[in-house]
Amino acid sequence: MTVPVLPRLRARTLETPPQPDLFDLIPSDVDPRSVLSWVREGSGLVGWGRAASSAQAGTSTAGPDRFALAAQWWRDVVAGAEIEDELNLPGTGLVAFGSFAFAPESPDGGGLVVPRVVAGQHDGRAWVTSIEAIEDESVPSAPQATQAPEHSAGPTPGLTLRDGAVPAREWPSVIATAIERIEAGEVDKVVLARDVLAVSDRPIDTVTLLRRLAQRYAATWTFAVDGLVGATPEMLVRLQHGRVRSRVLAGTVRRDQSPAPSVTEPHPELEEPHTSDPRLHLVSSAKDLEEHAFAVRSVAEALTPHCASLDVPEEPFVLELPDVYHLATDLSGEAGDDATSLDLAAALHPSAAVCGTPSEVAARLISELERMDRGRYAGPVGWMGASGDGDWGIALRCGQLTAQSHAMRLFAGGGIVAASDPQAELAETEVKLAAMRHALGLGS
Ligand SMILES: C=C(O[C@H]1C=CC=C(C(=O)O)[C@@H]1O)C(=O)O
Repeated sequence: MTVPVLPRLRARTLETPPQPDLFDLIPSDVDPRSVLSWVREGSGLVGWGRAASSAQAGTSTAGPDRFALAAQWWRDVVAGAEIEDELNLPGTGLVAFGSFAFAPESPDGGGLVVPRVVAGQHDGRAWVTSIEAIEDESVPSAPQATQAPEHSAGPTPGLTLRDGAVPAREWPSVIATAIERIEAGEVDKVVLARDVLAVSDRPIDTVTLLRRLAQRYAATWTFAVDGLVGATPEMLVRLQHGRVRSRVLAGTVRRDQSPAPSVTEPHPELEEPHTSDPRLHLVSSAKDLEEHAFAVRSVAEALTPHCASLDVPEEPFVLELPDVYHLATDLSGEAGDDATSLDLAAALHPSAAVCGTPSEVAARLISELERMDRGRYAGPVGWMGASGDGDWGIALRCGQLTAQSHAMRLFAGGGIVAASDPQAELAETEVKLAAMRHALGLGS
């Protein structure tokens, strides 16, 4: 293994006036793959450029140690850094964004990226952080509020969609095989995903994708790291000032135009499944509740050793997104050790929301049946600060830009249990692909 050269970094954070739109600050001439984002409802962080990266040339980031190597690299970088931070808020000072491959054997191991410039805002405060190597005399200029970069609007020109590893028409038979394997007792639950290729005759603009995602999917975390761009509704773990939070999703139904019921919380008293409203169908669907319970259990079991206390609600609630409803459970607790947010994400990955139960058998079935490398889809994506606090979501509803940014692999999957229906699972992947289709200007 090549030992990466450790950069010595200087980070300087200054308060700025709040921005109507953080994406307005990203210069139009930056490489689309270097754009970084973690934004929800107008708050969060964007970044661009590279001050340092844990995945330096010649260093393999793949393997089961990919999280531990990145975590150690970050501890060393922080120990050698000079940080000037007058705000001392989550997301100020030295910050790294990161994303990690779903599978240890993926050559796309992932890692941490420290941008040259980070702009953030939260609770009415806004800031810009400039980060440079200490040997480097050039100081990156702070972005101006009046900057108006020209990121193209409208559909991505000349865009066509092509089959991925498994064409849509073959997906139901893949699901049928998974159901047979579940019925044979091999696994209880497995999450299977497929990919679709979007090919363009011009580079795909990351900022345009982010704007569209943030506008339509405001309640999700709109992310970009190393060309992985998406809008995830699932928070794997947030660590902030000793508080640990996780939002677990599993169990999905397509949204329709029915009038809203007066109550969307679970109805234990319901005796018959309600078909008139998808939300009521979801909270009374034994199949979805089982799928959800596996996911909650896997997260609770992984967090428990790191928490002094952990609250696990007994019933899920319904999370409403523009295209789908999900069963959701928010866990919260007090940190019980000195694990960083990245250490917690590593302990939680892969949860049964993206892998299955039992995890190792499900992971083997995934690589056998999907016939593709997931890359960083379904892996942890997010950011962390110098203290180790940060946010890590699960990279869902996303696409991966190829090296020249002329194509993007889009991904969508779903949890399979014994009661799953192959055609319904195909429909579920189609509706989950709607977010990235919308981002690419293809309608949803
Ligand atoms: C695997 C995906 O979704 C997961 C998260 C929420 C709901 C899921 C489900 O209902 O199957 C999946 O577990 C995906 O969006 O690609």
